[in-house]
Amino acid sequence: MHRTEVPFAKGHGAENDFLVLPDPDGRLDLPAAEVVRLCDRRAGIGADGVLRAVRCTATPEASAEEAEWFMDYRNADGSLGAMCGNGLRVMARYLVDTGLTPPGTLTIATRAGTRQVRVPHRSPDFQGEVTVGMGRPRLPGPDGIDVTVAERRWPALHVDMGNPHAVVFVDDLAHAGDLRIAPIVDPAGAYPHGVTVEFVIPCGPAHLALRVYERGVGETRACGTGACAAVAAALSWGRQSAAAHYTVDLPGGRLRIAVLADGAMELTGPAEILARGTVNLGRRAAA
Ligand SMILES: N[C@@H](CCC[C@H](N)C(=O)O)C(=O)O
Repeated sequence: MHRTEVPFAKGHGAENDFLVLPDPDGRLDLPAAEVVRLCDRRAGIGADGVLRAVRCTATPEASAEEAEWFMDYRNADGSLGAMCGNGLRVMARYLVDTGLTPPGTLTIATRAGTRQVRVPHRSPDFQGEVTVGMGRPRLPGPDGIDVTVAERRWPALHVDMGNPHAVVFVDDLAHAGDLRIAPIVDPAGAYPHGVTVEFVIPCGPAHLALRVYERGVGETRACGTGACAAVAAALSWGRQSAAAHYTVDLPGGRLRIAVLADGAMELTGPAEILARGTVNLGRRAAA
């Protein structure tokens, strides 16, 4: 394989961190092993995942009629992801900061469909917050799901946010343990492709806190789809009353969720680009 230096950016949304690889023409070869190497926090640059930003015209995975850009999201273990709320916010921030797209509302295609992202015009009071339309949570799913960590076991609610979540309510976030290994999800066959698990406590009216163990990554400091799944589960299980706005605190920061009249959710929070540079990657010869 031919090694080539390519540009990258490092960014995060509430400390859910990503490498952005701009690939407008869809030329990068990104095998799983390469993603694992890049995301390694000692032997690589380090990140929860990679966001390959590719124009829809240059990928068979998206339609150029629906969006200009496609988010090719990869988890740190090299697996493909369909949706990533924080990743979308970081990728949009990158596209605007680099002038690849103007500020305002942009549509980005994902494997779970298109999403609208709002990146405000720069102004003295603009704090770097970016909002993404997350769509409506879907709750019907596998029933009778349980999550176990050490000697504790909780019933879980399945929530689909374009990716699968199993949400449990705990008395204390410390009960999730150190989360160095994946929680056990039963029955074993319920999620053949894995699942992200949220451990949630209600903190007050319209206010939750959570820790998350992400499929393909491990414990992360924040998860946008996970925060929305937690609100959906809290509403479904009567752990929160209906409200237009919710606050969700995660180890890496605070995310805000607006619930629209049709049940669709909007996720808002910080999205930062911290560094840019070049990195060596394997590259496919141009067609
Ligand atoms: N951190 C993300 C979710 C990333 C994808 C997840 N690991 C999966 O495999 O589904 C978010 O902010 O939503």
